[in-house]
Amino acid sequence: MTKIIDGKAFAEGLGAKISQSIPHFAEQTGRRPGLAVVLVGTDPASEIYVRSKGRMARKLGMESFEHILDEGVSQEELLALVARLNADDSVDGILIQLPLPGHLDSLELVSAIHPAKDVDGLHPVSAGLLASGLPGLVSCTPLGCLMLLESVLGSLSGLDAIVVGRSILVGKPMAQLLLARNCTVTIAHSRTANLAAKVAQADIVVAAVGQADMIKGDWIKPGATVIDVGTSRVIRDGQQKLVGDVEFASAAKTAGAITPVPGGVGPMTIMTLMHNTLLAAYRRNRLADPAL
Ligand SMILES: NC(=O)C1=CN([C@@H]2O[C@H](COP(=O)(O)OP(=O)(O)OC[C@H]3O[C@@H](n4cnc5c(N)ncnc54)[C@H](OP(=O)(O)O)[C@@H]3O)[C@@H](O)[C@H]2O)C=CC1
Ligand SMILES: Nc1nc(=O)c2c([nH]1)NC[C@@H]1CN(c3ccc(C(=O)N[C@@H](CCC(=O)O)C(=O)O)cc3)C=[N+]21
Repeated sequence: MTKIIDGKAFAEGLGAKISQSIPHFAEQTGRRPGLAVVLVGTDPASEIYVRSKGRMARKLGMESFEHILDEGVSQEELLALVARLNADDSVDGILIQLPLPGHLDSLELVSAIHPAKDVDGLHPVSAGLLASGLPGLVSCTPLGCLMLLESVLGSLSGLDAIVVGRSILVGKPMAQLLLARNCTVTIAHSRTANLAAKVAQADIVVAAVGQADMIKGDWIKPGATVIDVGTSRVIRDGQQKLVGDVEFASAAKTAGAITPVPGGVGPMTIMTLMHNTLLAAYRRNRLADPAL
């Protein structure tokens, strides 16, 4: 029987532990952990994500600071905002919602965030700490995928993993996390030859491409664990639907366990952001990491 991995339930469990760790922080510091989210423009999907992040932060007992800026905001204005948030002691985590409009330089902006507040794990220092095996903040989506994988498989040591996609946000940090857990990792991308044959070798498949149903069910090795990060909006039978990168119905017949879209990785991304904000808050105040 294939296990459908319930990311929503797992995220709720993690959320309960996070909210239990807030009173201790508040006693020690006299305030709540604070998350600042920066959104530029009015992309509807980004607005929904930003709102759900703010709502979740407040629900768990954190403070949420939302900075919604006009589409035409300049790089200099944004850099000045990041500098203010870096200096603001009530802000423990800063997230700049991506993608940004074309006239803005995302890498420069993300690199301006103080690494101690980089709850998205996108700063080059965070990426370097992860690659070096040093403690730092880990990109939310890969961290959530790792938690789901370990909840299903226990130890990942010695398993063959393939990560499809090599973005700084998802694919690369995912591959680093799996490598650190002693997987043998293949990283596939748009120039990869014979993707089907490579996927068929893998005990763990993480798909982070953003193309609906591009990974076919009959590529999956029997019993493999499949984590579907991709989210694409498609019209099916006249209705808008959110679907993943993996052909779910057929993959679910062969896989040992698989995440659905929605209800898999998405809810974990929001909760690992809360997890990272809590960790950043504790660490910035030199408190020992909370038990999560
Ligand atoms: N559920 C969640 O919480 C989250 C979901 N997402 C979703 O995950 C998906 C990926 O996000 P992100 O990493 O930011 O996207 P990017 O567009 O930055 O990266 C996509 C990656 O897929 C690769 N790719 C493109 N086409 C193919 C192909 N035909 N075969 C193999 N690889 C291919 C690209 O390769 P190349 O490098 O060669 O161009 C690239 O590395 C999106 O759908 C996004 O919405 C993202 C974050 C969180
Ligand atoms: N700096 C930055 N960090 C990000 O982490 C980041 C980003 N920019 N830009 C965009 C992507 C996308 N992303 C998602 C978050 C939650 C869901 C999510 O909760 N999805 C629900 C469904 C929600 C729906 O129905 O639309 C689910 O899968 O169950 C999806 C996608 C974070 N991203």
